[in-house]
Amino acid sequence: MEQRIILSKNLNGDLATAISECEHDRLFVLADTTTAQTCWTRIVDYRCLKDAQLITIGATDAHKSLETLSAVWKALGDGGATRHSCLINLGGGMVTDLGGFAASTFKRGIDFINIPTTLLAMVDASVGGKTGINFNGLKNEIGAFCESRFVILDTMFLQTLDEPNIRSGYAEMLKHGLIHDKQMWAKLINFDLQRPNLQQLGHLVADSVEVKERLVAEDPTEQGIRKALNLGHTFGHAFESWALQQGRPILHGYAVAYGLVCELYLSAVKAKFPMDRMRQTISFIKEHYGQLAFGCNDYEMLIQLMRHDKKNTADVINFTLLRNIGDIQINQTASEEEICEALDFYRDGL
Ligand SMILES: NC(=O)c1ccc[n+]([C@@H]2O[C@H](COP(=O)([O-])OP(=O)(O)OC[C@H]3O[C@@H](n4cnc5c(N)ncnc54)[C@H](O)[C@@H]3O)[C@@H](O)[C@H]2O)c1
Ligand SMILES: O=C(O)C(=O)C[C@@H](O)[C@H](O)[C@H](O)COP(=O)(O)O
Ligand SMILES: [Zn+2]
Repeated sequence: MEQRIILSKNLNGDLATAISECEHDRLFVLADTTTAQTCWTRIVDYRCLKDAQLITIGATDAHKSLETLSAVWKALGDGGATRHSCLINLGGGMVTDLGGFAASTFKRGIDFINIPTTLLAMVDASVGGKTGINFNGLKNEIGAFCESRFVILDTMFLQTLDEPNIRSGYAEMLKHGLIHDKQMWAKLINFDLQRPNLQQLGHLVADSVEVKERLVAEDPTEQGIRKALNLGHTFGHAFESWALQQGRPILHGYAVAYGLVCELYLSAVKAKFPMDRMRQTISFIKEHYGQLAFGCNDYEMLIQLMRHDKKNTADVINFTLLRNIGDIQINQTASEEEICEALDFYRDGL
């Protein structure tokens, strides 16, 4: 069934409609310890939620794990969930990814609704049906494509989101701008991310969701053009997993921003992406995301992590590159030498 995305101005009404369209016997809400405090409290009094049972899990990506997944399955079972129950995921991408996977596997699949509460989840994670958990030190290693019945997006939740998480989500928006067109990219590069105006940000969110929605509709299971949404992620996921291994976790969007630097470099070298646009994008990233510290001794491990990228076939590392803004080149490869060159470029700066 097709996923419906609602840019809501009336969360209470839109949620009531969504819940009534997902016929159910019991209703559950999944939140993490932070969204249980900051987001659930805003909606707990809605009439449509009066019988909902709250399931709370730990916050941050450290909890996007098999242990948490198993705790959610158990809580659903203990709470009397049946094949006809419905789960509402209230949180960031960690909650929508894990909750979506829990719902898609519990009794072979129950309906779920996403209410994204971070910028990243609004523009990216809650849309398009990639669900899953981290496993064996690798990002989203276990998962399934399964779309929520509804995504109900209300930017009022951003009022309590901290600055690093605003920046983290913004990196995925920048990715959407790069794969879409010059106008969108220019708007994003010129936005004042230091002092974000939430109303202006709301308009950019709407544009961003549209980019994701269009690509997912064209290629729901990532056989081809959906790989565009993975720009920055071959390096990005390797950085994210590596940082976690080092005991210094970084936010997903920061890892994507660092990955964009390396993949724009490869785009410039291998696909003639214009140097001036590469420099402008990289200065924006350096200004707002700082620099990840690693040395050449870490290259081998980073390349090993890239060997697990889900876009790969056999031993070939797969990249999405750009010939220009909006001119997407999927299924590109790079030699180990070229990957090391991109890592050198990242460390040496512009
Ligand atoms: N499925 C996809 O297509 C997709 C796309 C992009 C990212 N992801 C995944 O999403 C995850 C990252 O998501 P995220 O950045 O939303 O992180 P997150 O879900 O971990 O949330 C970040 C932090 O913000 C807190 N938070 C959430 N909403 C809040 C609010 N309104 N006010 C205050 N605090 C709030 C959370 O409790 C958490 O501590 C990663 O696991 C990434 O792999 C998935
Ligand atoms: O929706 C997609 O497709 C994406 O690739 C969006 C990414 O931002 C997201 O991080 C996704 O979870 C990465 O997927 P993976 O298949 O590389 O794990
Ligand atoms: Zn991502």
